[in-house]
Amino acid sequence: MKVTVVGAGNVGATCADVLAYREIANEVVLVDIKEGFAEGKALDIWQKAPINLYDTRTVGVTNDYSKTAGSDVVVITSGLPRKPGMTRDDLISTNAGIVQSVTENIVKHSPDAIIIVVSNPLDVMTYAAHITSKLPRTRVMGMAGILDTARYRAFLAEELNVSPKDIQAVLMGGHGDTMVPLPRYTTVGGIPVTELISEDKLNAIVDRTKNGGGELVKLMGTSAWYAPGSAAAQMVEAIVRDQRRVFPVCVKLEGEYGIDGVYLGVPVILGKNGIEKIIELQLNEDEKQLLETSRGHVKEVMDALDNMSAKA
Ligand SMILES: NC(=O)c1ccc[n+]([C@@H]2O[C@H](COP(=O)([O-])OP(=O)(O)OC[C@H]3O[C@@H](n4cnc5c(N)ncnc54)[C@H](O)[C@@H]3O)[C@@H](O)[C@H]2O)c1
Ligand SMILES: O=C(O)C[C@H](O)C(=O)O
Repeated sequence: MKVTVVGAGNVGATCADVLAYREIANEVVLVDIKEGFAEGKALDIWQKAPINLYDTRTVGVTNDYSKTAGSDVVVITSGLPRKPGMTRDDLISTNAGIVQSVTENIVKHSPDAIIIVVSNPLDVMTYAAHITSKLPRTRVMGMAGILDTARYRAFLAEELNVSPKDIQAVLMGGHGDTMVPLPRYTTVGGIPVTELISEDKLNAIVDRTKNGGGELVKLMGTSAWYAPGSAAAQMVEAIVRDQRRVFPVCVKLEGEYGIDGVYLGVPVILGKNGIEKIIELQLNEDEKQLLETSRGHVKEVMDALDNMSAKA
């Protein structure tokens, strides 16, 4: 299996490293626009192989997409991260152009690839990659839900003083403040979380999760990379190993949840064909309302992208 990761910065290099040391792919190609940057990161990861005992080959290139030819999966992390005081949507004008040009190059050299978008604003960058690629919606998706859920699970594990391994959860909606938490689908070793924690504490954890990306931007001056890079690698693994894992993934909705033509996080089954199935949960009225707010926000940013493209 060959996997390309575009963008050899914090998230891209972390993702490539996880793909390599966990031997999720036989070959990982890292691409960056900065001269020598991807080559250096790939070489560093390869030199770690004798220490950590793996044999995935890592190759770095500066904007040379011929080396990415025949990739099974491509992860797009190229683009600016936000700085303190910015929203993810502030990145749209710079990152849309980057994601669109990268997608054109990917599809030219790997027409059969499955594309995982990571660049922000996530839902709208998934839209940009999907329309540029002209691939079926099952093969162009965005990573955010695994990360948001992981943050929620980590905060819960800390509060309950239990292993994060035993917390199962699902979140929906856009990647941002309007994400839709679903506490009634959260379990701790099979026990509904609502039996183990007060409503106030759970609400505080949900709020912290919604602002989880911003919390890290404030602390570090740039956005997170260990959990995001690992989350993208987990999606790659589900695809290349045909694991049929159930994850929240950003995909174009075509009638599911009563929504048409908007890219939102929903639970899916992820396997060798990409999105194998979208799972439709029976949402209650409150959850439907939250999802509608999230849909409205993502649609506004999609429209802003369309307006920018029309003017260009
Ligand atoms: N979806 C998520 O949950 C999530 C999580 C974390 C970060 N992100 C997003 O991922 C993106 C990357 O974050 P980061 O921390 O790795 O940033 P970074 O600045 O460390 O790395 C980005 C890399 O992209 C490269 N790049 C820029 N234009 C390119 C092009 N045309 N072709 C190839 N490479 C190009 C840059 O040279 C840089 O090395 C940001 O947009 C960030 O907001 C998303
Ligand atoms: O917060 C960001 O800007 C990056 C990413 O979307 C995250 O949630 O960590």
